[in-house]
Amino acid sequence: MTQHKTRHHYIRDVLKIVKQRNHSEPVFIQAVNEVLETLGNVVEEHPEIEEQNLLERLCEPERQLIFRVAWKDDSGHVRVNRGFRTEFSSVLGPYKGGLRFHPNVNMGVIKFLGFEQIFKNSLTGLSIGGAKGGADFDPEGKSEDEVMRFCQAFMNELFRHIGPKKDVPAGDMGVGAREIGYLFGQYKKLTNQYEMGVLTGKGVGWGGSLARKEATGYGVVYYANEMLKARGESLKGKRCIVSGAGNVALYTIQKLQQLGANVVACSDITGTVVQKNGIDWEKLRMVSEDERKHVNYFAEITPDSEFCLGGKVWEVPCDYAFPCATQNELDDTDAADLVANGCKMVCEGANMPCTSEALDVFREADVLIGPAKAANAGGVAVSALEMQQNAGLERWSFEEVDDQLQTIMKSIFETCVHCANKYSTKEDYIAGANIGGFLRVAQAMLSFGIV
Ligand SMILES: NC(=O)C1=CN([C@@H]2O[C@H](COP(=O)(O)OP(=O)(O)OC[C@H]3O[C@@H](n4cnc5c(N)ncnc54)[C@H](OP(=O)(O)O)[C@@H]3O)[C@@H](O)[C@H]2O)C=CC1
Ligand SMILES: O=C(O)CCC(=O)C(=O)O
Repeated sequence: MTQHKTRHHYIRDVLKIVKQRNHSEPVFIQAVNEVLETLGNVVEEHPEIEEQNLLERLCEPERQLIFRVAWKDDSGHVRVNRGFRTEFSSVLGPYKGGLRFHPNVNMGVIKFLGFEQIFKNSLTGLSIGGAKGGADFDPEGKSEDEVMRFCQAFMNELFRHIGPKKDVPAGDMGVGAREIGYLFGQYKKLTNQYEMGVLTGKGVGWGGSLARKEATGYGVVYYANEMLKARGESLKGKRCIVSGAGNVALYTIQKLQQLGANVVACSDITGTVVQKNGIDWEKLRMVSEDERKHVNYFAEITPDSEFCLGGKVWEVPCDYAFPCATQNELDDTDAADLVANGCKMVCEGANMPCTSEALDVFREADVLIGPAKAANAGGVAVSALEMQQNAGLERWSFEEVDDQLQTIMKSIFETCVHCANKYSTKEDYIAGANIGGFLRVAQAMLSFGIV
């Protein structure tokens, strides 16, 4: 079958409704558009999708929470932030998805992330629904005590809505094991229960899974490796660039290096650092994870590196690029730079890092694209393995979890290949991921009736 983009009248009608209903949420509309425009042939083949109005139902969250988070800063001032949780779809399992603490968080951002999470979680083949949450709290420059007090205040409301069989949050930008610790501590205090499975991404000493911290980044590289293998190519000796220097970026860089690639640059909000013979990973980990500092500091203490203040990593020549920072961080101009410099593959670690226009540039230039919903699903997959370990009071070894992660990423890739070939075109893994994720959710929705 040939690709069938936005031609179907039903898809056009649903998109129109979504745009009207969510007109002040451009990133949510972008995310919905990118999924729906790939579903034409599926909608054609399955008239029951339109008959049961599955698409409009899927684009409306099951439940959305907005709440006040009031807390005291170190100087005694009372601060107010806005907290969010979008419980998007629970047809495949309890709501599951991370919490993001970042100043640009708003309902539209949380909805786009929650929407993507439905398809991503479905692709893992595990029993997890889709959700996302967070707050417009900026952790930058906050003291340890302020972060703790904010997490406690956030949980004072969230605890009513979550539970191991209901909704299981985890980390995302600005939320790592430290924040999950404070959130879990407050949940335990409020409920007087040690419900290990209520949050994932916990510390490994108190119910967390080994390899969860590494899982998203490692999964990105496992997925990229599968795409390359299918083209008879490999990572060995290839120049790679990675945006970001946080959790996903760090473990993407580590796995790329383990598989023989030369990672020459990474970045954060301060700018881009280039180290031609390969980023000193252990030093970067120390700067980012232990010291919570930025790449400008990494450059300061790394004599053979160059730092470009405010510079974009996409200007650095590479074979393969890994956007691992944030949404819409790579636009059509960046894409054109990458293509001009010979980049042959872009594999998305962040959620929706490429603008729609950037994706068009890559398609035009036959650049392989590893879509976020598939490529970064390793994190949530290992979160689900953490839930399994918690439920069985078990603790699996690092190797056991990593083996399962590799198996899951391979199976996600196979789903993408199958669905791309059947409903779109060879190597259109964006369509493959959307369709593979959608079909499982659609089947469950049809089974459950109109609820
Ligand atoms: N953590 C997880 O398990 C998963 C995360 N993701 C996605 O991966 C992405 C990164 O998440 P994660 O690594 O956890 O978050 P972190 O907060 O650990 O790291 C984010 C990194 O991106 C950088 N960054 C943020 N905004 C920009 C920008 N505009 N330009 C350049 N750099 C920027 C940050 O820099 P600075 O510190 O200077 O602000 C930081 O280095 C997000 O899109 C997230 O949704 C997807 C799946 C799972
Ligand atoms: O581990 C999780 O539950 C969620 C991870 C996440 O936020 C994501 O996949 O974007």
